[in-house]
Amino acid sequence: MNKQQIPVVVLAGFLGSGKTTLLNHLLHRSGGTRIGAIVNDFGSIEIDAMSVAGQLGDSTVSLGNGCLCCAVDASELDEYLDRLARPAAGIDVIVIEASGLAEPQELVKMLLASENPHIVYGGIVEVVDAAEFDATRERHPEVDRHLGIADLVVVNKADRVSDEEREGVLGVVGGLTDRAAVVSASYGRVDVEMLLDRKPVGERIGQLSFEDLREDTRDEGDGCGHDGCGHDGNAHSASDCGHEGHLHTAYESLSFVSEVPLGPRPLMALLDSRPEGLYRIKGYVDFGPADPRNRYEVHAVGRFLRFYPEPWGPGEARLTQLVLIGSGVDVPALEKELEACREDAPHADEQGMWGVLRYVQEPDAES
Ligand SMILES: Nc1nc2c(ncn2[C@@H]2O[C@H](COP(=O)(O)OP(=O)(O)OP(=O)(O)O)[C@@H](O)[C@H]2O)c(=O)[nH]1
Repeated sequence: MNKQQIPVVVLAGFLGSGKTTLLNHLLHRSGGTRIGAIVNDFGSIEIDAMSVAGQLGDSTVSLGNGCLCCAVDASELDEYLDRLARPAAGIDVIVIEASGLAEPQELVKMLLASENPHIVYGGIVEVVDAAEFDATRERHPEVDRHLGIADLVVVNKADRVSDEEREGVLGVVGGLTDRAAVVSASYGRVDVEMLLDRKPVGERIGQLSFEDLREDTRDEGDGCGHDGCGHDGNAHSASDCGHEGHLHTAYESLSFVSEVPLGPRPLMALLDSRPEGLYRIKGYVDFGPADPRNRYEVHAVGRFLRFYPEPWGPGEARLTQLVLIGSGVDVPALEKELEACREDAPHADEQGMWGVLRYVQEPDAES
């Protein structure tokens, strides 16, 4: 084996489980190890890429607007791998953060098929949201299959469940995995060594069974053409596109951008009454005069909702940028509701911010 080969680790896990949080932890704690990151967003606004530490420097690249698992050909991924793996970049390990709806085994196939001599497949890390685990498995039995091919499973959000619940999830995950290490964590704080200082690669490829690799659910035709793979806002069905069994076939995304600030009251009314199917919301909100100093990063995962205020950067464009991902959601109606939250009122509605501040986390909870 070529000693210079750079391991490429796939970081997977269902929507909102904490992949970006874990990647940021790795980037902060990697010590002397230089990590290259490829971030794959499902929506057309690349929120994940924006929130990755170091942002789009030369060691982070972003592949937006669709699940990487359904890329018609792997050329874009290959191009990024070439860029990060060239010896001059000095990168020791590459982490691909898959979208929360990607099929990890498809990514592994793409990596194994890569002819790039500088890289080698380095295993799958699956992140699980301990608080949402049972409900997610119920809706998406495919999750069990994803866990079955993992090399390391991080049962994340341990802080959101009781010790008993956490043990329960660890037990179920342990039963579903083959030889994977299973650890629990909060805010993706895993021992960095676990991911970066890996066993020889040959041992790990063995964890994907021959069946996993042979059973090819990818569209081999002349393009996927289905909306969950690349376009926002339209419904599509699994049978249209040959991706039966892929999680993303059941989901649609809406990307919303506004230069006009959003009113805190109407936005909170919308969020507090969001439909069950609207599972994931992420992005940044400009509340305009209601709080001119801060932009509000927002995350909804199931019924979980948090805002994270942060001062606007000097000269930063005051924009609201949101990606909303759900199943069975009336996307045009949702878009209209969001448009109706725009408020160009010149007065500051500070009391209106109280509804938002209820969902701001204590700052030390995540440090
Ligand atoms: N309470 C709690 N919240 C967490 C933890 N890890 C992540 N979060 C929060 O969960 C939300 C989603 O986290 P992300 O890291 O963006 O999740 P993701 O898997 O990258 O999301 P997608 O890319 O949309 O699938 C954010 O609000 C995080 O701050 C944790 O261990 N505990």
